[in-house]
Amino acid sequence: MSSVPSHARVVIIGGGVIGCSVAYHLTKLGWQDVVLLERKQLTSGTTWHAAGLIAQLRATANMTKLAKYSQELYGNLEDETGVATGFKRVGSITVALTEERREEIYRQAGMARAFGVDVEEISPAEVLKKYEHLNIEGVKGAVYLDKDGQGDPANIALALAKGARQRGALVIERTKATGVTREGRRITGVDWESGGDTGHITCDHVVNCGGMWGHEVGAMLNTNVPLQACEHFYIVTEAIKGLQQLPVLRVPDECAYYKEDAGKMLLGAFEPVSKPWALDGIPADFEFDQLPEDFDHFEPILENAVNRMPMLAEAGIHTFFNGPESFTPDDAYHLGQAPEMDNVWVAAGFNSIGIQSAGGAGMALAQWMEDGAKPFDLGDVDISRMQPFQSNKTYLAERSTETLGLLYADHFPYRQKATARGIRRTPFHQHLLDRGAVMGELAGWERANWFARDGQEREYRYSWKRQNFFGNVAAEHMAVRENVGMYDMTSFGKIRVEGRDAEAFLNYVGGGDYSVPVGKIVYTQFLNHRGGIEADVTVTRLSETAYLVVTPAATRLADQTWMQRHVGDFNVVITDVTAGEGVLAIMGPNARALLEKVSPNDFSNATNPFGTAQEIEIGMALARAHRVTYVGELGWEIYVSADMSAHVFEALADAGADMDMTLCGMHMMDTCRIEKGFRHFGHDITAEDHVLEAGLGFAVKKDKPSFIGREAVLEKQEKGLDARMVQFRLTDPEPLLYHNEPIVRDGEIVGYLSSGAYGHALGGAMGLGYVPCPSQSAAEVLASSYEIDVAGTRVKAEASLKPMYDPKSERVKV
Ligand SMILES: NCCCC(=O)O
Repeated sequence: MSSVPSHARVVIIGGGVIGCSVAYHLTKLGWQDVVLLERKQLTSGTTWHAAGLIAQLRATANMTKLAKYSQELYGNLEDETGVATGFKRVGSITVALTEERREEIYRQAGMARAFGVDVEEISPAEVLKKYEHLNIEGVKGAVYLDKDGQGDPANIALALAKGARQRGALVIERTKATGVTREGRRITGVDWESGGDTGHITCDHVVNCGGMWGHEVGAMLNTNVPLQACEHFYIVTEAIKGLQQLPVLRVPDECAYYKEDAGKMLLGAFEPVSKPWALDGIPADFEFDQLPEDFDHFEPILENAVNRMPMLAEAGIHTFFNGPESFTPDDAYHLGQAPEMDNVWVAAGFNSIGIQSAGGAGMALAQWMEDGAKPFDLGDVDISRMQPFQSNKTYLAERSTETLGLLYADHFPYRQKATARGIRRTPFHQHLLDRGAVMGELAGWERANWFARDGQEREYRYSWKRQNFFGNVAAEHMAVRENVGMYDMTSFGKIRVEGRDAEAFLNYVGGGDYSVPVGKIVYTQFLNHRGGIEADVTVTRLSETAYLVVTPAATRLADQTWMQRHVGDFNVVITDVTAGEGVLAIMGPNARALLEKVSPNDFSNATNPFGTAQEIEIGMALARAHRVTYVGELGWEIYVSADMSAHVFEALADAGADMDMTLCGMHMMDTCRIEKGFRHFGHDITAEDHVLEAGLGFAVKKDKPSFIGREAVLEKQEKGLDARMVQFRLTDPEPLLYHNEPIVRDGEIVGYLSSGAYGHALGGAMGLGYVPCPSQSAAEVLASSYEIDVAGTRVKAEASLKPMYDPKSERVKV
């Protein structure tokens, strides 16, 4: 008879390293009645065949912070649990074979250093000292992390499971979750089957740690968890005479990693085009299984490896391994509260970095479940970034051919995915392509990022230096600053909130004052109980009982879910109407003149002041003109129903031709907004950033009697700010900023840039970032001398708390 109890506070589905880590961390927080169900044996899906590398240098800030935690946790796990984890701090070296890669790893090193990771830039000669077997031909530079390590993946998972058990968790193997019971947005229990027995366990929470089954487990839980298994290859040599302990070595330019283990060498691959596996679902009986070898697929990696590590030529191959791992559409893992349900959580899709991520990810998820709120910014990995269409199997099969290779690809700024494109197109798509648009993708939307000139190649040439579109964006930027530009903002999320209580509901969920006349637009944030920013939106009152909430494209689902979860007894209906309207932004000092050419309406300050919307005629159509700006100029966003969108585009383009109107893209929007110091959600403002420290206190109506986050706002106001968002401009016009570059104040690293871009009107790279300032006045913050660390070189920077471009917003309100 199975030992499954009849009730649990939480049922964790899946006994790989992440399921064990979630159980470990929940019990560490004191959770009782934690039950983990594993269909076969612990680790028998992917964990058992992982390479077991524990690296801290990751592509994003969040993932680096969580990987650092894993490294620290695994260092102590054996002492805590008595299970030998095989964890050794052997260090790691990543070498660059191109100047571009060198810049990438030096920039990553800077970011990691800003989070307290020990990392050293080392020369080829120093690489050779640490790794004598390496052929350093072509090595341009390297980074060394002395605390990185390697471990036995299965034993790390088993140690976590033991730690969880010691604190009372039940870890039950050979027991499969087969179905669920559900009431509205909650799972009430899980059906299970074990060796012919069946039963049901009621629960308060469910966590999907299903690994490569995560997609199917997600569907069972009424949630969207897009991931696809792909084949991952490595070889292990026979024992090599004299081979001693070595750091882990990564040669991403040759798609390879190397791990010495017990005198043998493991060589693994992240090839550019990978092989998706089990497109029709993972076989039910899969357990510690391997896939057939494919030497032809692995051969190019091996060829390079033999040149790079000549001793491999002599070594016999002991094992040719091929095992499946799960990959997500954007190469970041899935973590957090599933948007479709209120008590379903996800930790899955670890893109081959499961062991090194699991410690941190398990800690973060457990804390999130405990608090009911993200413990810190987890935007890169938050499951709510995924769009419903991304579970389409054809999409996943195509995209996953690319994602495995992305782990070691150059992570160039603005890099676009090459596969599974063209899925969400705006009504202006063909018009934009016809006029030279070069598209990028966000949340499935094809968006014009920049416009090529006649005869210019319409593709990205990536670099860490000025890219091929730098001049195009500069021209678009100056057109918006000096004349007028038009760009497509259809990808905005558009959410209607309507009903008898719409006004009261928004006044509770948002920090602004929504008791405004019809036609008023309120720029606002939704705050969490810590005063952190969960959403950054505009709210337009459409009628007495209806509002339009406009959100960034990538966070529509997260923002809608945030509202939905707070509806309570309010009488409102919340509906996604994103696809119903096209949006064209008309921005620049001549924006009014352009609109007056195509519309009989009055766009004067008296009739349509900044922050208001009006219904207009335009061409032969009807539309709504919202007077707002994200580029810091006079301008309107024209919302027009999808059926009339193409017509309105043509009317504006024809009228604009006489005025030299310029079509612009998303890169221009970014370069303009950073000059103006406008915050970008997900970078500059996140759930972790207090609204007052973000400098957005003006958008919070503190005298409202009750809204989410009010107490945290009042408390911060009384106690004072611990950090301030500062705008920087490099005084040397040459270096470029992207984000994550360390901020150096009076010689000390004090933070990092949350975003960066080039200020074409101000003539230098610009960035935004938080600077600690406990008990410092604004003047004291600015009295320091600032530098930004750009790939290891410190560059002098001007600092400002007010926007450097048009500080009084005179250009916006003309
Ligand atoms: N599973 C292999 C991990 C590769 C890496 O850490 O670079």
